[in-house]
Amino acid sequence: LSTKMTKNLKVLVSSNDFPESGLEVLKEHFTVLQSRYLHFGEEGVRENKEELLNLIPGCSALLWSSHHPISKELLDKAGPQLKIVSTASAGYNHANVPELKARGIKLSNTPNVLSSAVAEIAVALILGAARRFTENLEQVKSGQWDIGFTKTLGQDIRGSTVGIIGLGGIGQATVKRLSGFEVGKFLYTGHREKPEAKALNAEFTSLDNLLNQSDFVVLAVPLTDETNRMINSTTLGKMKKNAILINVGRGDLVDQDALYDALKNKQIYAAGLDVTTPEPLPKDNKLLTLPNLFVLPHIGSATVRTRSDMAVLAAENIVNALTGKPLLTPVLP
Ligand SMILES: O=C(O)C(=O)CO
Repeated sequence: LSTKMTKNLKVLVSSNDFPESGLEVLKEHFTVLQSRYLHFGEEGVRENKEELLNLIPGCSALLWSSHHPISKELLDKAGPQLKIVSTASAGYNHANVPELKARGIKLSNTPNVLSSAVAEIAVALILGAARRFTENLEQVKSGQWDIGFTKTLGQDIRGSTVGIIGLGGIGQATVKRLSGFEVGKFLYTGHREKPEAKALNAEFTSLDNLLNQSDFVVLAVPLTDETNRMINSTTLGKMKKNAILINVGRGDLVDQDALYDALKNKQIYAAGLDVTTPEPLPKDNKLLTLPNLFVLPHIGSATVRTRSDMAVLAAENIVNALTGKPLLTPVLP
């Protein structure tokens, strides 16, 4: 299809803060509408579902730039010309796959381009949890530094066993980044052995073995029915007393009540989370009372370059879908 023929196709971008690089790709081919569904202004984040519902009728593509669920109501409003939903994220648990599938709407995501940035945050969480940043930052804020020789001591990465649950793009990038830290052994688990593991010196094992042996357990799997709350009182009970749990996947991979108990009772040493349920985590959530929990507000992919790369890839998937080419990163091709 020539640009002339595609210009009358409408593409809806779900927020008003989408990177210019992605918008440019879309504007070259299509008429771009931007919802302020997630409206970022001086007053902070505002949701405006009405605006999204008002703008979607007649659109051929929807570019989704948040982790909010895509409702059946929105798809109903769109009309039968909606060909593709392109989510600017690697995870697509929010995208209502069964509904899209039933309606024959394509779905794409943005894997790979964010693996490095998310892996950097996995390393940051490992350091933050192992070296007790929550307590230590509190000391800086209060001016009451604990200067004892053996007081607020942390855990070493050097010589440790690091277990990666899900050796996909993010898991592999995490291992690569940690390889300068003199890790003793890398373990990983998942559905099957990964050919990439050999070069990374990572050993395939069962989930139980990984939990039994690892000093650091890193969650880097997508959220599915199978992985929902895979970290719970039973699996936490299999972890070492000095173990540190890291989550860069989705909050629902972890039963947070069970995690609270395990951290409170010092059944495990610490945890570092970039993802929680819900998000934002309310500031009075009991998890935030724990000194041995280090939390970040879902910033895994939040760098200038990575968000731009995600925006361009999400836009290019739409261009392909609406010009009869295969999706670059299909979930539903
Ligand atoms: O891409 C994702 O799925 C993330 O959570 C990071 O933004």
